[in-house]
Amino acid sequence: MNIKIIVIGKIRNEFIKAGVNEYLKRLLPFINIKIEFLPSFSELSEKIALLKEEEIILKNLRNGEFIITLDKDGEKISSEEFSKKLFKLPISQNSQITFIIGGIYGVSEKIKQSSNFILSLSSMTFTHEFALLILLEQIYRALKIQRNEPYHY
Ligand SMILES: C[S@@+](CC[C@H](N)C(=O)[O-])C[C@H]1O[C@@H](n2cnc3c(N)ncnc32)[C@H](O)[C@@H]1O
Repeated sequence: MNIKIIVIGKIRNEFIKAGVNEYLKRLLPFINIKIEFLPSFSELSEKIALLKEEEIILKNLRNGEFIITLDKDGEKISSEEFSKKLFKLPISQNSQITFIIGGIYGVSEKIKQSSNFILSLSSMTFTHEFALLILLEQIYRALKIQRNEPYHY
């Protein structure tokens, strides 16, 4: 399975970087996973920033990708449901699941409309950095659930 995570903005906190590297290390033997950090335009007005970020996100999407955008107002599902969603998607093994994590203003309506699923991690708002780390932990948890291995307690 190929997973791509598009993130608007950089990771500045060292402890998040360490966590991200730890989960990538755990996942890479099983999943071809990569993170693409795209520029944030947060110094501009919300409207312009969302438009510019939308443009670069769309340039980084490919036909046939199953797109899951993260948004606090999206759908909330359990880790077990998330595991099923990831591993039982009707896509071939070579297909790509692409997650999108927005910048400080979130993502544009067009990006949401272009998504196959909108995933909420909680009703609370996280920074893009925390959202990435929690997502990676949930992908790892989903993998353990799918392999019926002891982690998901
Ligand atoms: C700082 S948040 C954006 C806040 C923005 N005001 C909004 O409401 O969308 C940055 C990104 O982190 C992700 N994120 C933050 N909290 C989330 C949550 N509870 N569930 C899913 N994604 C979340 C989303 O992708 C969001 O675009």
